Amino acid sequence: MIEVNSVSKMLDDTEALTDVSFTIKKGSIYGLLGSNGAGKTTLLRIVAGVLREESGDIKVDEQPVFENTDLKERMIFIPDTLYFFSQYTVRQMANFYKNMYKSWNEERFQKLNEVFEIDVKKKIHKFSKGMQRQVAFWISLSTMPDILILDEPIDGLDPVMRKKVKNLILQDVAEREMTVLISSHNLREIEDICDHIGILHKGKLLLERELDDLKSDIHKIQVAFKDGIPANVFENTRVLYKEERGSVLLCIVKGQTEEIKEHFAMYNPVIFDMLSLTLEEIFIYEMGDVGYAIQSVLD
Ligand SMILES: Nc1ncnc2c1ncn2[C@@H]1O[C@H](COP(=O)(O)OP(=O)(O)OP(=O)(O)O)[C@@H](O)[C@H]1O
Repeated sequence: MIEVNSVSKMLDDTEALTDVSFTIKKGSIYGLLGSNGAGKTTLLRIVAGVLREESGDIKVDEQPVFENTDLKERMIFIPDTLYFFSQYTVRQMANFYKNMYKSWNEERFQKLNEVFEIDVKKKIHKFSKGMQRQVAFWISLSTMPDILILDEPIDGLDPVMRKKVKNLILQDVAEREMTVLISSHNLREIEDICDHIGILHKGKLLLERELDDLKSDIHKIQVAFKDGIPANVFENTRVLYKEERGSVLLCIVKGQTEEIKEHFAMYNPVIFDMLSLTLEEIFIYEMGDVGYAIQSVLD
């Protein structure tokens, strides 16, 4: 379990993080979203123990992370800018990690060569950016980490490789309860693998929710009535948005499905449809509800 408690961090004169708190349960995948400069990399570096928090604390399995070598052996951080020793081949780099990580799994490394069809005898710096990222995943997953921290990891991978890498991550989460913290500025990119999402904006965590909670709690409704919209139709409902399109009323309502259905049924609608929202739409309305325009926060 990763616990981030009231973490703040100044970088020069910028308050990169302000009082950020959240918890990531073992075996879950937490997606950290935010625009450029929101503080994602800073937070990930602190969680990975590369950078030290100024106030607050970060604990992994109840231990502080900074300069904790035992913990670091169980963690892998793939930064947005990759670093490899310049003259190393894939095999040499793998050997370096093999010596560093007791949990290195050579059999897995060999097997993953079927996924990452890359020549281990070639020098990494001669590969394309996307191929270098594949090498980073290949080596990282071969260390069998308990905790995987990924800073905008998918960028630069082609769609087929993205799917393969996501599947590998999901497999490790399912089989050995690996915990994942993944940052992105693109909700669509990570929504299919995360079970929890947090939005960071100008160093503050604006909102964080479990995806299942989010999806079950907010609905898009199209409704029409024979004699126009009843005056009190929204009484005792939590409406985040409403719009009249001719005789049809389109609204976004928070609450449990059955309760909402029962509520509108009282007004005998001639049309009543409950539609599902995309995750991006959910965030737009949720963020609007807490006073933020999502367009300025996400892509
Ligand atoms: N080395 C540094 N020195 C001074 N300020 C920094 C440094 N690194 C980052 N910052 C500042 O801290 C803030 C947060 O930066 P950070 O890199 O964490 O954002 P980010 O969410 O990862 O952004 P991006 O999506 O663009 O990568 C920004 O205002 C940035 O200018």
